[in-house]
Amino acid sequence: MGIENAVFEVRLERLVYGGEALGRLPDGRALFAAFGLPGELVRVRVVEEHPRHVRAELLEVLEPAPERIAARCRHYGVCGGCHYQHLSYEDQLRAKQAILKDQLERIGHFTDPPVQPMVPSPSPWNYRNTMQFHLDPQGKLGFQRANSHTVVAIEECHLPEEELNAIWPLLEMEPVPGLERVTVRQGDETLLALESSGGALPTFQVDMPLSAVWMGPEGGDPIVLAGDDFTRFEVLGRAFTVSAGAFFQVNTAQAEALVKHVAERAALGADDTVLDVYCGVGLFSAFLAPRVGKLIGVEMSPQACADFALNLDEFENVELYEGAAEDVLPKLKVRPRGIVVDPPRAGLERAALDAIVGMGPEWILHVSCDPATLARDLARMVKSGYTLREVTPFDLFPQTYHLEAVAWLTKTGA
Ligand SMILES: C[S@@+](CC[C@H](N)C(=O)[O-])C[C@H]1O[C@@H](n2cnc3c(N)ncnc32)[C@H](O)[C@@H]1O
Repeated sequence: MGIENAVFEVRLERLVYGGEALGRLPDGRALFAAFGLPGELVRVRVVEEHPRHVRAELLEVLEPAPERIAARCRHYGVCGGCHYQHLSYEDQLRAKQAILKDQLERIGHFTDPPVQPMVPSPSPWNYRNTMQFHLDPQGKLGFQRANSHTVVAIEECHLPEEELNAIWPLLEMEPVPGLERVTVRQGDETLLALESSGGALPTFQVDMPLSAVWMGPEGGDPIVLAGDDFTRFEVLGRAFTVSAGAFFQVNTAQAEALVKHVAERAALGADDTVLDVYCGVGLFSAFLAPRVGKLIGVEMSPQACADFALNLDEFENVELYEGAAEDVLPKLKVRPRGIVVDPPRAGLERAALDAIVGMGPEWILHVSCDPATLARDLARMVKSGYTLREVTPFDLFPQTYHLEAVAWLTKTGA
């Protein structure tokens, strides 16, 4: 007989990647529960049963850990957006650093990986330049519930920058068939992206100074409803045009820290070639291009490529390949001195990774937003003749389990 809905008292052991804490059922199976802390005795209800593990909902903390603090947000624990508000910021940083080390050891099989202290976000609250809302059945802006696809309407959120927090509560939406997500980006101007899974173009009225676009399910160019289809962000004194469909780092202050870190590790000279793979709108490229003979960007998103061309227009030494890294890289006949990669969560496709190490660069900087795929990629790079010099975690996403890390590898023996 299954144990779904059964209630257990469990002592939690440690935090794992994904925002949950790990404990054990009496039968030895692993139990994962969100919002718990190591050492705590908790009462939980099993919500999902699998042969080797279960997922459980936290009902009550019977013996709280000394580190437990009160959460700031009234939606905490219901909304799925934050995972660590019950830890002080210092404890969050320590926890995430330990999780990164653990992933490198378990998945990458590294012994004592060179994980550096986490670089903290200058602000642990109100740091996001972009918010992605879902709509509840009444059309109210909300977030997905923890462990669910249903939407909880929200009245407060402590993650957006203050300027963005002043805007989103003013947005009034009628329930629109097919309208799934609303993204609000606060650059030099506010950009609203209405993402739809189908249905007619919504009627749209605006009485505040903002741009708005509608993005249909087939991709393609967004339809402009008001203003422009882009906004601009400034990083280390440079302006970046970012279209509605293009990726941009959500924590601008930490984007600066990331760029500085990558630029410092990237040994380059005026005659060198450097690759920026998964280059987006050109965030790293813009700071590397002035230092090299040739910079080659590789990016799949047409919108990001168009922005890249605009953002790096002043440079004569820049080439951009629009396409999937795993298709483009194996055909590139270059000998770069170094390669920066910043893939999405899935990490590097095997063909992309093989092509990268096959070019034999002196160094590789792997910027990652997923410690599990990072660990896998790094292990493959080390097997292919690279030495892992350091892994530096950056907290781009305080209060959540997400973590960014930059790994620096050099060719073994070079
Ligand atoms: C994490 S973002 C990094 C962008 C940029 N480095 C930055 O910091 O702004 C990853 C980028 O990779 C692009 N991308 C995703 N899959 C790709 C693939 N298979 N080949 C090339 N680019 C890809 C996405 O469009 C996105 O711009």
